[in-house]
Amino acid sequence: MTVKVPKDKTIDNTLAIFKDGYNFIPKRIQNHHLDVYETRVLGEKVALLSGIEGAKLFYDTSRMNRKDALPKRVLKTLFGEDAIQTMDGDAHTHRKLLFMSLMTPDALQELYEITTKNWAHFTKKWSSMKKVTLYDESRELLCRTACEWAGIPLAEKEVKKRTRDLSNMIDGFSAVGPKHIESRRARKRSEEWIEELILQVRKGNLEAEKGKAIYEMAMHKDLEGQPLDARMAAIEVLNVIRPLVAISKFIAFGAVALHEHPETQTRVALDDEYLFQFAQEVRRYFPFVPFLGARVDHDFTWQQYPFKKDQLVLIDIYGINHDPKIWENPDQFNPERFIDWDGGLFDLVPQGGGGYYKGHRCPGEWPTIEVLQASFRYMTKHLGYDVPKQDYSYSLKKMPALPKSGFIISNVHFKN
Ligand code: HEM
Repeated sequence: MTVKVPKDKTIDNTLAIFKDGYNFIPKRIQNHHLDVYETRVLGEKVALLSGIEGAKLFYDTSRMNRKDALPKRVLKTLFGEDAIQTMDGDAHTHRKLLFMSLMTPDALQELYEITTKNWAHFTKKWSSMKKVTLYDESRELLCRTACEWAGIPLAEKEVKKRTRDLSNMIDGFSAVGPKHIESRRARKRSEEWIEELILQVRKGNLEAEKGKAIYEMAMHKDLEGQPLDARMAAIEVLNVIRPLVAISKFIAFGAVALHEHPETQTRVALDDEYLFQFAQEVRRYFPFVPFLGARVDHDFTWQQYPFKKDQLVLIDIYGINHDPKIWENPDQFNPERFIDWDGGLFDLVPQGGGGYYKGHRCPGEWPTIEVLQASFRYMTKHLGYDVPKQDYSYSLKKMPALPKSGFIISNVHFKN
């Protein structure tokens, strides 16, 4: 039986991305029996994919690649040009190994400890403040954490500027006008900052510990045995510290969850398994990355849809995390759903899907979980605070999403 692949009837749907936000793909695809849907964005014919089968196809490197999959405006702000996100094949696998080599059990334990230490410092600071906007403050907390973990010296007077730049790189890629221009400037400043440090490490003027991102990126050799260009090494170091700062969004959302579900607090404070389940549910439930792009490697047909070489394909990240075919009551916040979860590679995809080593799945997934566990444990065990009246709602139309108030807390004190 031939099944007709559903498609948008309108000529172009670029504006619908901004109108529908995180629901751009789910709205189109979830009421159909197939995992593929055709639309047009910026004049291009685009295939939208969703569901576990859609994710499997998207992460099949024999059928999809990343060359020219990301718009220039994203590379010039969020990721940096020619970095790991744009690579394919053996060169990508080799670069990915470099990132994965940073994620040893000892390094992850150290990240947990640095994060906890910084929560204690910040709790002291916040206890003399009338009101604390958790999102803003946790960005600085994580900038300090990220730099220490990566082996990057950070002078006290630099902290605010570096925090702002790392955040602006994340927030400005989808913006237009001055916010976007500032995001490009933030990337340029940040690349220059880290490039100088890479050169210092190579000359032996800056002591760097083996295993730290700054050392490993400075010393890495590509497949031809050549060191990375210093700017490229800097871009890859930024690919470690920038996303660590971005975890502040999950911290702000996690604070919302703790507040709206007070029954979770004691278990997050005391039960290690529940803490992990809570962190996973924060990553699944709250909106962060809406979708990701790849290009078709060669012509093929899948679910009766004729994919054409070089065609743009978008995978429905938010929609898969909320797909009722995968998750029971997906729009309920319920950490216990992870008690029986089998760790599937294509169902929980807030940081991409598939394997870590051969595909583009985020190598920072374990560090993210570590930082979230350290933060939620600290917040429930040691951080006393009130939640004053505020609007912490968020809109699925605004990407990236965030609680409107940034989540304000007051009367901060040590609990024990
Ligand atoms: C807020 C937490 C984070 C989120 C939501 C996130 C999300 C993502 C997503 C969606 C991807 C793309 C997957 C794909 O292209 O298929 C990705 C890739 C990547 N992430 Fe993360 N990430 C986070 C934290 C981190 C951290 C902490 C690090 C480093 C320590 C990191 C480093 C990277 C790198 C290097 C890539 C590129 C991987 C590749 O192309 O092979 N991320 N991340």
